[in-house]
Amino acid sequence: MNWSTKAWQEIGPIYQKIIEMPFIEELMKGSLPLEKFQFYMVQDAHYLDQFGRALAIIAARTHDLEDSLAFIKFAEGAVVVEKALHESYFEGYGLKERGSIQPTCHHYGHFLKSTAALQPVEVAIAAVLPCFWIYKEVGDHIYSNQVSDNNPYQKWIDTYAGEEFGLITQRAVAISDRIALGCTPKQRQAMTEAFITASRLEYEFWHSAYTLRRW
Ligand SMILES: Cc1ncc(C[n+]2csc(CCO)c2C)c(N)n1
Repeated sequence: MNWSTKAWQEIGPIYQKIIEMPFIEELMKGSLPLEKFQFYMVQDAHYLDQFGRALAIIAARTHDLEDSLAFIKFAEGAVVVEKALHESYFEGYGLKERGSIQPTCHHYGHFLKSTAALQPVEVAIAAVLPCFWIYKEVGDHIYSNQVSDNNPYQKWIDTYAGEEFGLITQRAVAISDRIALGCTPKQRQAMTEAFITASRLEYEFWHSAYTLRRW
């Protein structure tokens, strides 16, 4: 079994908890209170800033030039999504200013940046993988279980259920598996632990938006 299949099995219960959480269920039905979505969007803008930087650090640290190029493109993607958030989503969802970073986003962003800078590069790659993979799965889940054709959050759903995002995710999974093949069992275990931690933080990120968790 390849590394990613096993890692995904490990986070099975976390993924299940994510798709059952009120934030996701209400986003899917279109009934999520705007205030919670706005909180999420503001925090996500901060998140993408930090995520883009973590990806750029990984791009500088990979051993293979092709992998470096892939991570440069992922980093560009994160920054482009952030710009789109500011330019169109913010306007569309009634947000005027950026607002300050709150504890869960702060913790997740700093976990990614410190892992990218200080841990072995294979661990750093495993730590950013749930950001792609969980969003792809959640995007597809919401898209195929939609009940309303008049969902105010449709634009968000379309971003992550789209084919292009699927291809990016496949690329990130394939790179992780190839790198894991060249690792020792101990190194692979460290990759899995980082993958699990980031998956927990993906859950916490949505939970913090639902509960409007502030400093
Ligand atoms: C908390 C949080 N986690 C993951 C994503 C998903 N995401 C946004 S940009 C990007 C990479 C583009 O190359 C990915 C995977 C998000 N938006 N917010």
